[in-house]
Order: sequence, then C-alpha cells, then structure tokens
Amino acid sequence: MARSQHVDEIEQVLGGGQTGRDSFVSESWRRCVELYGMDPTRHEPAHIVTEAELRDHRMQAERMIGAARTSMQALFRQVAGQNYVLLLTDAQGVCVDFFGDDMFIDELRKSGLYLGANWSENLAGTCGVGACIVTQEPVTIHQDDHFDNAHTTLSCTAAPIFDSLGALAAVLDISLLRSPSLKRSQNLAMSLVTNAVRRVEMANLMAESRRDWVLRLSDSPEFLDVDPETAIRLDGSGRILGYTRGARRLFPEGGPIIGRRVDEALGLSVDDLPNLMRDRRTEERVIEMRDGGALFGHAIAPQAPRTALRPPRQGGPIDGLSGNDPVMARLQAQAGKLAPTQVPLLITGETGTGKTKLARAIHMVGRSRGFLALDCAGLTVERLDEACRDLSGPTTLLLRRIEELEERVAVALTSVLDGQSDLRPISTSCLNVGTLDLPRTLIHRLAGAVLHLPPLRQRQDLGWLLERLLRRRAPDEIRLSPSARATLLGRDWPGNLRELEQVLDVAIALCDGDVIDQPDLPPPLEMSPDMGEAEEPLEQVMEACGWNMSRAARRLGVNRSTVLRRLRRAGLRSPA
Ligand SMILES: Nc1ncnc2c1ncn2[C@@H]1O[C@H](COP(=O)(O)OP(=O)(O)OP(=O)(O)O)[C@@H](O)[C@H]1O
Repeated sequence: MARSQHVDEIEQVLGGGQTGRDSFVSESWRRCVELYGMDPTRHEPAHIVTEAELRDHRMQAERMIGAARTSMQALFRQVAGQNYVLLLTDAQGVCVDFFGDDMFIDELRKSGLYLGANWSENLAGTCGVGACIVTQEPVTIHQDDHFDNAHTTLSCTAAPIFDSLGALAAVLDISLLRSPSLKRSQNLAMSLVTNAVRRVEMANLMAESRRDWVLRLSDSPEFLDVDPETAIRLDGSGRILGYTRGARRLFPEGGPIIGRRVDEALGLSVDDLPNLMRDRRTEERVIEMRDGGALFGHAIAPQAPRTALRPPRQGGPIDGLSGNDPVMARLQAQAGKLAPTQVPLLITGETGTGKTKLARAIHMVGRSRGFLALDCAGLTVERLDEACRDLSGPTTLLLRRIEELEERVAVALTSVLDGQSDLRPISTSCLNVGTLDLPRTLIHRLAGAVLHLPPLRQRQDLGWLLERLLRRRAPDEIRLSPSARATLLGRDWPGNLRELEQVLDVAIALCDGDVIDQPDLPPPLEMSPDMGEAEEPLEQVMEACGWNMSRAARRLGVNRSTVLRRLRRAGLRSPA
C-alpha cells in the first residue's frame, strides 16, 4: 500500500468509517491521533533508550528475563532460519532481551527490533508491543496495521506476560522485518508466542513458590507433568497466593483471584494435595471443577526448608485429619511435634486407616525439601538404588507397606539410610512393630517413633468424616437421609477410610435427586474369615488357617513367599 493510501485509511477510520481492519487496530489508530497527538503522515525512527536507562530497565526486569530465557531460546530454535526476531519488553515497552540473527543485526537495530527500543504506543504509535500493553491481550500488528509509516513493513505478534499476582509484567514479541502480505501468515507465530508465554509464566510462578504448594492443572493427562496449562500457588489453608493467567478460567465470574480459596473452584482442599503428587498415576489425578468439568492435577510440595522446629500451622494438613476423636487428637499432637524433627517414623494401622495420608501430612509440615515415595511390595535393590541415587538435600523417604520388603532389599535399604543422612524415612505398615519380620538393624533405623492409627470403627468422629468426605465429593445439595446415615454409622468398616470413600462414591452415583437413601448404599463387603485383622502373631494366624500357606497369605495381606520366609525366620513348622 502506498504511503498516501495508508494516511487516507487512517483518516477514514478517524471519521468513523469501517475499512475492515481489526477493531484493536482502529482503536489504537484513534488513540494515536486523539490521545497522543500523532500525525498520520509521521515517519519516525525507532525510539531507543540510553545505555544507562537500558541498564535500569534490565535490572528491574531481571527476574522476568531469567524466567523467560529458556522459553525464548526454545522458541528461537523453533523458528530458526525463518528470520524471526524475539523481543522481551518490560511492562513499559522497553526491549530488555533479544534473540535475532546476527546477519541482520544492523537492519534490526535500525528498525527498533533490538535491545533498548521503546515500543510503548504513545512513542511508537500502533505496534505489536504497544497494542498488547494497552489491550493486555495477544495481538498481531501486521505491516500497515502500524500507525507510523516507518514501521509498515514489519509484522509483529506480541503476547502479554503476567506476574503471579495477575499484573502485566512483560511482553513477548516475535517480529519479522519483511513478511508475506497476508496477515494470517502470522497465525502460527501467534500460537508459538502464546505457548511460550504460558511457559514463562509457569517458570516465574515456580521460581517464587519454593516455600508453598503449587497445583499445576491440565485438560489432558498427557501434558500434565511436562507442559501443564496453568498453575496456582497455595498457602497452607488452601488460599491462592499466586497464579498463571490461565487460572482465570477457574473463576469465570471474574474478580480478584488472590486470596480466594481453591475449594471455591475445585472439589479439593489443601489436604488432598499429597494425593496429586507425581508418584500417583497421571490418569488418577482427576480434580472435579465446581462447574461440573474436570481437570488433571499435579501438586508440587514446598521445596525450601522450613524454619527449624516450627510447630504445625493451625488448620494445617495434620490438623485436618480428624474431627473430634480423642485418640486421633493425641496422635495428631504427637505427629505435629515429631514432624519438624528428623526422627524416623513408623506409622501402623489396618489397611485404609490413612497411614499414607498421615505420612504425607507429616512431610508437608516437616523440613525436608524432597519427597520420594516407594512401595515396598515388589521393590528391588536396583529400583531402590536408582530412586535414591540422585537425591539431594533433606528428603522424606515414604516407604509404604514396609512388611513387604524382601530380605535383600531390607539389607540394601539399611545401607542407603546409613549412607544418606539427609533421608528421613517415614514407613507405613499394616503390622504392629512387634510382628514386623525385618532385620533389627533396619527396624531401629525406621521406627524412631511409632504412630498407630485407630481403625475407623473405633473412631468417635465418624459422623464428621461422613460429612467431610461427602462435601468433597458432591455438590452442596446432596445429603444423607437419617436412615442412610444411621446405617453408615453402625457399620464395621473393615476397609476403614478407603471403604468409606468407596461406599460414598457408589451412593452418590446411585442416588436419584439430592438425597442418599438406604437403598443407595452398597452392602458391606462380605469379609471371609480369612481377611480379618493382620496383626495376630504368625503362629496364631497359621493355626487359624489350618497351616494353609495361601490362606495365611491372604489373611496377612502378603504373598506366599513372604509367609514362607517369615515361617522360616520364626522357626515355625506345620504340626502335621
Ligand atoms: N483423615 C482422613 N480424612 C479423610 N480421608 C482420609 C483420611 N485418611 C485417609 N483418607 C483417605 O482414605 C484413603 C486411604 O488412605 P491411605 O492410603 O492413607 O491409607 P493406608 O492406611 O495407607 O492404606 P494401605 O495400608 O491399604 O495402603 C485415601 O483415599 C485417603 O485419601
């Protein structure tokens, strides 16, 4: 388009005419004339700040430059050989970082596609960075979308980068000195730059969240751990301390996000975060959204060491484990005091009583940065060595079902613990410490203190648990009828909290309307006499099972070879 045509079109738009330009372009033209007093015939060189000013701008933007570096490098590699230039500007529009081809450096510098160029709209007229700062949205300003006649060969696609409090912090711009005439030729550039911005915001949030929980969210399980769409940073009571821009979709009604509770948008509380850590399968980490949708979640525990021997926070993860049960209250008080120490802990209790949950809660309150969870069933020496090889700094080692440890692995574990003083083991077992068939040397390294969780049938807070678990699973309207409630309160719960959760899940699925009635409750599992508590002495178990190895294995919840090994170790033989 000839220069005069460009000027004519601007004047036409100023007069209220429609010329087919994107509305954000026409609005920017209007601002250029009416707000900044620019002349449509202007042809001005790029505005470059002084060296000293650039130093200041770069210093102020230092953190964002660091957070953006990796994404910019990756983006630059993606567009290699296509003459694209990448600019990172601060929120004032000054270019504080740059990636471009050295071959064109003089031309880039002259056009303002270089460090120190100031692309704010009131100086440069309609341009990618300037329009992006004003609209706070991604934009492409293509060729004669630019107001200033000096820039009408450029094509600039820019996306805003927000800090974790939701304020505009920077702009990432991808530009071409010369481009095809069609604006849609830049659609791919737009998608590349918006993806890069998402990763920059994520890197920025992660860098400042070492002391808090981060919950990363994704629509699909495949991208959850590698390239999630958004993330929120949470304090110990589940309030949002920071977020990446994508998290706005959690609160479609708008308004400020900082300080909101996560359970306003998602069907989870901060106590559930340990269940969303990376050691769980991605497909299992589903989070219900309050609006009926679902997302996949990846929770990252606080990384930085906490101040030593700090008492657990009020309303923290350990406090949330029970209602008004005196045995649990005592246990939680002990757990809270032991959590910030390095004392190795053994948590015992029947299956499903919440041993793993308590272990994770202790880790959250403790001082360890790292967290490694290992299932002892089927654990090999190689897997143990591999998992513990690259650990650095204080780390919680959660060993689930320690009674399943094979002898060879038990020996290897003893050496691992001896060799890594930063490892704090927290083990769980369905057996009491006295019946654990493990080398004494190892038991002393694992059971500095023992915390025993009561079975659900002995807890006095079953009513509280019913309400809490129901509220976490179902919208507010769903409630239990008095008879359904009485039935649940009267059950034995051999599967403890896990069984309770499953019964509620089934009842919620089966109930019509918003009342769970007695017929909606699945009947209690028929427990065979073989599946009682697995805490009796081995000889008693064997006798009860008629010295049948398979039955004894089922009753103890272990495999046959473990029973055989225990019998040998205890010097027991069938009387027959
Ligand atoms: N205090 C609690 N409040 C609510 N839910 C709980 C509580 N403790 C545990 N749960 C839930 O009960 C289920 C079983 O808990 P967990 O896995 O910690 O039990 P466990 O004792 O380690 O079981 P197992 O010995 O069979 O591995 C989990 O889904 C957990 O989220």
